[in-house]
Amino acid sequence: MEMSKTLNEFRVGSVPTVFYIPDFVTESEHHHLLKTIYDAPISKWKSLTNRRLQNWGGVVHEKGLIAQDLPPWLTRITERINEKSGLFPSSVNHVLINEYLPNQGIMPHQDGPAYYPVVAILSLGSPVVIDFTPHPNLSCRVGAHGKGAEEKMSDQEAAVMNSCEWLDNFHPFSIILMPRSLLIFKDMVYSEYLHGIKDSEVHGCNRVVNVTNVQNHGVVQHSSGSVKGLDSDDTFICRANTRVSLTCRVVTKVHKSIFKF
Ligand SMILES: O=C(O)CCC(=O)C(=O)O
Ligand SMILES: [Fe+2]
Repeated sequence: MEMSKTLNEFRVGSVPTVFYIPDFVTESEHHHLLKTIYDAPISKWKSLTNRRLQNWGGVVHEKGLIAQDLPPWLTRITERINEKSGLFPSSVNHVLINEYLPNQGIMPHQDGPAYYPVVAILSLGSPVVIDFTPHPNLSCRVGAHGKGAEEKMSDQEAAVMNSCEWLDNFHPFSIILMPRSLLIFKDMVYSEYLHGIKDSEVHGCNRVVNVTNVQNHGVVQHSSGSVKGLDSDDTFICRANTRVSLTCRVVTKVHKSIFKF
C-alpha cells in the first residue's frame, strides 16, 4: 500500500464502507505467509464440509474471546492493518484463516455480533469473486429505523422505505480479490449485507465493482457463450489454484482465561 494514499482513495463501489487495497503485502510476504500457514501442525486445521480453517487468537464464545496471543508472524500483518486502516478500536485480536479449493466457497452469511463491525480480509493464492447481497430483511430494518417489528411505522417512515432512495442504494455487488490484496468492509455493509463466495470454479464478474484494479492482471475473461451458466459477453474468472484468506477482526469482549482464581 502506497504510504501517501489515504484509505478513502481505496473506496470501491457505490456503498461508502468498502475498501480494496491492492498489493497490501509484497510477493515475498505472500510467499512466507503461505509457507508459515502450511507449516502449522495438521491439528491446527479444522475441516468443514466445504473448506478448512485455522483459528488464531483464541476461541470466540457467546460471552467473548478466550484470548490467546497472536503469533508474531500474524501480528506483523495485523499491526499494519490497524495502522493503515485506522478503523479498529484496538489491536486486531482474532484471525481466521480459510482455505478454499477451486470448487469450494463460503455460503452467504453475516459475521455476527461478537466482532466489532469492521473486517479486513487478506487474500493469498487464487483470485476469487466475493459477492455482497443486501440482507433479505433489509427493507424492514431500514424502513423501521431499528424499531421492533411489532411497532407500527409512521406513514412518513413507510414512504421513506418505499422510496427509490434506499432501493437504489442497496443492490448486490461483487469484488475480485486478487492475491496480496486487502479488502475492508464495515458498518452498514457489515450489518445490512450478506457476503459469500460461490463454490464453483468459474466466478462471474458482471457485478464486480473493482475491475479497474485488476485490469492489468489479465485474469478476467470474456465468455463466448460456451461456458456453462454464462451468457455470451459475460465476464468471468477461472479458479485454478487454492485460495487462502486471513479474516482479521476485533472481538470486543475479551476474557484472559476461563479459570477464576
Ligand atoms: O475468505 C473470505 O474472503 C471470506 C471469509 C469470511 O467471510 C469469514 O471468515 O467470515
Ligand atoms: Fe464472513
